[in-house]
Amino acid sequence: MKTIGIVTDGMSKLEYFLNENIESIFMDKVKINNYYFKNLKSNQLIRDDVILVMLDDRALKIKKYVDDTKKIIKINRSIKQKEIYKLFSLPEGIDALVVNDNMQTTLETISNLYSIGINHLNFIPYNKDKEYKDIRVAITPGESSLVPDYIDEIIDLGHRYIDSSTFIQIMAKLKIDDRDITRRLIKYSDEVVSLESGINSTYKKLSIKNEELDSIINLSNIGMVLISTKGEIIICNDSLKRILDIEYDVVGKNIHELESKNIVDIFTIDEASDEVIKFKNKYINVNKYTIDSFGKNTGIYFCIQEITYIKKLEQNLSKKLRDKGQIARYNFEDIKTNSISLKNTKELAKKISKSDYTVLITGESGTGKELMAQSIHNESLRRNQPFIAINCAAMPENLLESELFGYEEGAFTGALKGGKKGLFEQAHNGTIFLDEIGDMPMYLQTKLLRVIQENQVMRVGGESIIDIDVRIIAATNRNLLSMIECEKFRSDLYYRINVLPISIPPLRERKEDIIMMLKYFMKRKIEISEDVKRVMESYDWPGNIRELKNTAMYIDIMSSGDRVELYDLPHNFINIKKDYSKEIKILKEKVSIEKIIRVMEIIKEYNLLNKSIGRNYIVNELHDQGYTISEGEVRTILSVAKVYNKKSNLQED
Ligand SMILES: Nc1ncnc2c1ncn2[C@@H]1O[C@H](COP(=O)(O)OP(=O)(O)OP(=O)(O)O)[C@@H](O)[C@H]1O
Repeated sequence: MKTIGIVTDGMSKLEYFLNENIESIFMDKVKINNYYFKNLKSNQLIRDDVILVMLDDRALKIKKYVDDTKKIIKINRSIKQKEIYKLFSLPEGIDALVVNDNMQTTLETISNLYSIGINHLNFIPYNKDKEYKDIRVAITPGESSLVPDYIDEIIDLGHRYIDSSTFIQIMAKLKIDDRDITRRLIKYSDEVVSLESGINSTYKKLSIKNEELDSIINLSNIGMVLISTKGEIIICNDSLKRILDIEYDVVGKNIHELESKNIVDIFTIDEASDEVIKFKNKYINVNKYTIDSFGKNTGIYFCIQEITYIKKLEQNLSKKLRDKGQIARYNFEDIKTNSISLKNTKELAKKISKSDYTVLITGESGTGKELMAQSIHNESLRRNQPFIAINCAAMPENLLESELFGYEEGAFTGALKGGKKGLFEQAHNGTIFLDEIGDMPMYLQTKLLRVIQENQVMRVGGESIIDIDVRIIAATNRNLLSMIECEKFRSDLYYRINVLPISIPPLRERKEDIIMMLKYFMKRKIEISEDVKRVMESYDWPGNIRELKNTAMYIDIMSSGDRVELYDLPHNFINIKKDYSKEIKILKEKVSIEKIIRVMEIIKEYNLLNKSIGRNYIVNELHDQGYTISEGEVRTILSVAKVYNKKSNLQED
């Protein structure tokens, strides 16, 4: 244990007072030894860690009795705050006799009073050989018995307490860094007027900051330990102790003194950058950093996390992002295909992923455009950043604008307090997927073009410009070129987004995928009859993979045998016995939609009346309505319509 030696002239009340004063701060953390000048032997050496004396001349006198003069500290004393107030009751400018046991301590007391700011009185040092008849008041620090009788009023300030600056010096010399001692000293410095208020307040501020830092470090779930170059543990937080199952105090210990060899192994590891280490029955992630101060290595810092904790964080984060639709779940491996053309598209997309250019994915609805966009994001360098998807067709125009670009507080009625970040801001450093871009209104297209050109957004109702770094992937099932012709899509935006085009073929153009994917999506792995295969391959698949996925789900529920038969299929497949794709194509190309609708309306009317009609009748009926239609056109329409309406009363004449 560290020791403090107190050297006084002889046994006195003062000696007890100092002992108590020191013990009130250090408690049982130090041992106090008392010495008296008059008893010191000529060859005696005081070896305490700190040696305290009361006066400057005693500091000189003690030199020859100590093994190291650097240990000597002269005690500075000050007055308790509450005693000082007594002095303020004295009128300004009056003479006050200051009485202490000798001239040196008397002058010291006067100097103390001045340095703590008592300067409204005229202090007269007491000399016992003189008489002070005109003086009415005496001030004394606990020596009232020495005040001459003729003085009317005595203000006894009580014994002077050790100044907190002296305690700071003692702590520094003893190399004591103890939270409890610091706390007691801070409280003490509030009671005893400080002579060195500058040092004290800095010390106080630093100590409070230390406390705050300590609390913050201990609140962290990450295990932290700071070790000096000599291997001494300087800081160790509660999480580190919990993670490494340490149940004793390690601060101040050398790492080689630690009880567990496993822990010593971790702290003596050469290098660790996200190193996963098995510790007892758990896995921990270890990172080691060297601390440099002014270019000099001053220690090492370990940051240790439990893998289960990291996993939990990851799960929480991805759940949050998923809830908000901000995560890309799919990769290129999720894009199943046997088709050469889609395989080539996949390869192209993989190459494109690595760049930061804008991508335009075209393809019919349900062909996998979003799947492709997510895969590109997950293959890119932005994979750990947000992936924000928005369907431009699914939102009213003004909402789409504020969703994309955000808004400032008060931008419109109902705007949130503090405004709102737009999706471009949310996607910062990541990717934004603008689905159905063909449905974006023209004025937003203009705004989007500016964002792409300048990499900056301005919130609705805002004036400041926000820099963003976002990769754009756009998708559409529309023919943007013909939209440009009809002035429904800006050509400059088209060329900006069509930097890297990807086109996904519809399912009917990759028949080799149909049965493979049907099996892939079906949960019940059962045989598929040849009839079903034929029907599926001749079907048009307007909803592409999404429709195929739904069909697989339907079959899963409906089929009960060990083979999928025609009657297990949804009703839209059942009537197809023949490949009508040729007719549908002709129908689309040759007959105007208006004529088809007219023909269908006539058929519907006659169906309701339960009457049969022939081609000729339809030609004439339409003629009466002002349309010119040939019998051939009517035949095309009827042959297709029959497929979808088995029960119709159409005559095939
Ligand atoms: N090649 C594929 N392999 C596996 N699943 C696919 C494939 N293509 C699409 N899918 C699945 O089909 C569904 C529709 O895909 P997706 O939403 O990506 O299509 P889309 O073209 O973006 O549709 P829309 O135009 O309607 O927005 C999704 O469930 C997707 O996972």
